[in-house]
Amino acid sequence: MATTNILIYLMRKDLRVADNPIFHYLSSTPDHGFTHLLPVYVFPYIQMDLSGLVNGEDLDQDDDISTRSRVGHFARCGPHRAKFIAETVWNLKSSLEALGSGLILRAGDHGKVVSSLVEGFKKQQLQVGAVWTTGLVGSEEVDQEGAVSAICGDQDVDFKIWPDEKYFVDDRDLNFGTPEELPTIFTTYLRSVEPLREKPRSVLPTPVKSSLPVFPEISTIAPQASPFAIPDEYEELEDALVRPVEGFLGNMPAVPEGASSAHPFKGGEDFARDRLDYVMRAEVAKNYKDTRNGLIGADFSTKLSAYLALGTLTARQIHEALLGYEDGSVEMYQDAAGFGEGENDGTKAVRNELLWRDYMRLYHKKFGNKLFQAHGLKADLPEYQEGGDKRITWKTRDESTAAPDQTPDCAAIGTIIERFNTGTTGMGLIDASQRELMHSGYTSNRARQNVANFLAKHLGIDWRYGAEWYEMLLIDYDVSSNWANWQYVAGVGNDPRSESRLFNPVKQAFDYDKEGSYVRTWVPEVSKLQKLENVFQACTASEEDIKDAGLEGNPMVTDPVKKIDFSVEGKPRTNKRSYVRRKGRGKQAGGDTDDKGEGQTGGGDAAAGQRDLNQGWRSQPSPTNSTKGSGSTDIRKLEGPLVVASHPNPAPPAAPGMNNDNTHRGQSNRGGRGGRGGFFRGNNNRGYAPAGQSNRGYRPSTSRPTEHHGMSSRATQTPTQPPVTSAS
Ligand SMILES: Cc1cc2nc3c(=O)[nH]c(=O)nc-3n(C[C@H](O)[C@H](O)[C@H](O)COP(=O)(O)OP(=O)(O)OC[C@H]3O[C@@H](n4cnc5c(N)ncnc54)[C@H](O)[C@@H]3O)c2cc1C
Repeated sequence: MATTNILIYLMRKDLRVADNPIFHYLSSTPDHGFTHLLPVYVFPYIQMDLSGLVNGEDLDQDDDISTRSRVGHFARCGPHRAKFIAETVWNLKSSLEALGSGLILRAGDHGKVVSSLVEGFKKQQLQVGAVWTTGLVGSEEVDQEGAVSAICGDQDVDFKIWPDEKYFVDDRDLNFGTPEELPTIFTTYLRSVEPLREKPRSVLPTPVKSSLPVFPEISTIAPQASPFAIPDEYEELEDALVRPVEGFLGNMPAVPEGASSAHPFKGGEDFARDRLDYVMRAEVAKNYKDTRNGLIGADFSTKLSAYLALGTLTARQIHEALLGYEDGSVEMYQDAAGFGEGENDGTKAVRNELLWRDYMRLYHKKFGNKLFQAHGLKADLPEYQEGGDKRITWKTRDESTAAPDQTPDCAAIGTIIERFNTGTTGMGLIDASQRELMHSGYTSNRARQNVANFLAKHLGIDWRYGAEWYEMLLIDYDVSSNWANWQYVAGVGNDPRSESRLFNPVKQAFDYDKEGSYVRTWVPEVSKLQKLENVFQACTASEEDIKDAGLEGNPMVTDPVKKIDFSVEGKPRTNKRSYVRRKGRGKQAGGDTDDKGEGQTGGGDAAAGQRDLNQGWRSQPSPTNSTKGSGSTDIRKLEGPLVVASHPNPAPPAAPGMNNDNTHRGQSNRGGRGGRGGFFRGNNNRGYAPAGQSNRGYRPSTSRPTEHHGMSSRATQTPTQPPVTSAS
């Protein structure tokens, strides 16, 4: 077997067969030299709760099975995304099997998994020639690369990081060489890469059957190491990943009657392709500019974000579909209005948003772990330092970091955070969005902006509680997009209007939920209220209306987390702005500069892979100790007043001694990530190389030119710098 030369392909956020540089290279290059290909996906303990995969008897004190987020101590990956990931890898597995290859699933730590595979082959005199992976930006992902690199160095195996090609503009085509040169303002960056329609590279051909190196004999592949066991059946896998995190909310209310998910899609490359084709055929892309601020239904926006996040779809595949529609070259789209008539406002706007996604990643590359700091990009500016006139003293529930004079105190802030998370603040738009997120794993961009703005700007609470909550719950969670957007909206990112950008969630509700359907759907308690201003802010209803709606004693009415002055003249009409600002109150947060339409579509979606929200995130109804039809659970048993002032921007003064900045995500004891150790984990930093160091295993491969002009994603070679932002 001396001629054996196995390539291990560690798949992470590139979970697709099509438009995949590694698969394309292997299937189209006869002399690559590998006899076997072993694609591997590792469920990472640092980002997922893996306790469902553990055989309890095998558990050791040192085993890495899960971590919690650092500020809020939430699970890192909640049930919605856990299920979506399970669906995605299962779909990938069957696609690879159909090509004559395969995929093995492993759990735990990337370095340990690679080590066990390489050693396993070695014991059988089978040689692993190389380990390849696609480079990622996040510090945890870079740490994974460092760990694998070190293992490869020890084992004398070549390690190569390929550029991540799922973005709209390829790194090799940027007109600047290092992340530091990225313009801090998005529009400056946009101008530098326009016209967008001409920018993306072509999609790479999909490998055909039997074109990839042979999958190794199963008996030669080292089994999953203790304490984990990977189920053979999909249902068991899903259960093992979802079960540990489905109880994340002890008092999760029932899904409101009549509510349906705006994101009813299954994970996986096949479903991504179905959705993309549907987006073109059903004119979702064509209408996008007018509908993108919608709140209800699957079709006000593309719903491609979760596929992009896991790399089951690439931005250039979306671009190719847009071109096929615009140029009239893809027959399947021929019934869509505008077919063959070139770029239109809708398709142009989709490209613009895809560039935002690129930008967030580049921003992350530029600013590194500043992305996770409370003061973000501002941290180094003198005016934001302690004693500086712009210093923001974020409110927190953490006694150890709270300002000594914080009002309300930590316990009360803890309650407010809980009410914010679970959607019982009394602010209709915010509550609706948070409940939608909780139940479905998705909420619209418009709602996200309001939610983030409410927590940071209206409540003055450390925005990272919100970012971590999103990290847990979003199906489409993406480290760069999430943290950079939160930072942007919280005013500590690169928003040029960061200080003045204050949304009024009541006005925004009038603008974007014109009939109140969105709030009434997700917050059924207020659905009986007649006046829109009361639906959007229940505490403004008259005593009689409160009584009629059965809301007496409900803290959303008696104890709203925030009251916002807002008066309405007459009943708002669908197409007319009928609200007025109160005199003398100044400008109360209008929309953002990026409001691009107020339309709202809804309706069903014929694309494959939909799921019934009312089934919950599992295949069977999930057991919840819910309070039927109501969000009014015991979080309402509140003590003491919770109203947090009514001035628009708390911007509290600097607090001496407060330092709640930190540089790392997640609580982990690995590789300098800071924070406390995760569950069941001791100090087991067993010789894995921190990113950027001891890259012994890394050898630039000669097998394919990596063309690292532009911004390379070879993060192991470029220690991460402080990070970025934005929201469109
Ligand atoms: C506080 C906050 C947190 C967010 N967290 C995430 C996140 O974790 N993951 C994520 O993918 N997006 C995030 N976004 C961006 C945006 O809300 C979602 O990408 C979008 O709502 C996804 O729905 P869609 O696919 O239908 O988007 P569409 O409106 O159809 O847009 C098309 C694509 O463009 C990209 N895009 C659109 N807006 C943005 C944006 N502001 N920033 C970056 N990319 C964008 C997405 O990839 C999206 O799929 C966040 C926004 C905010 C304000």
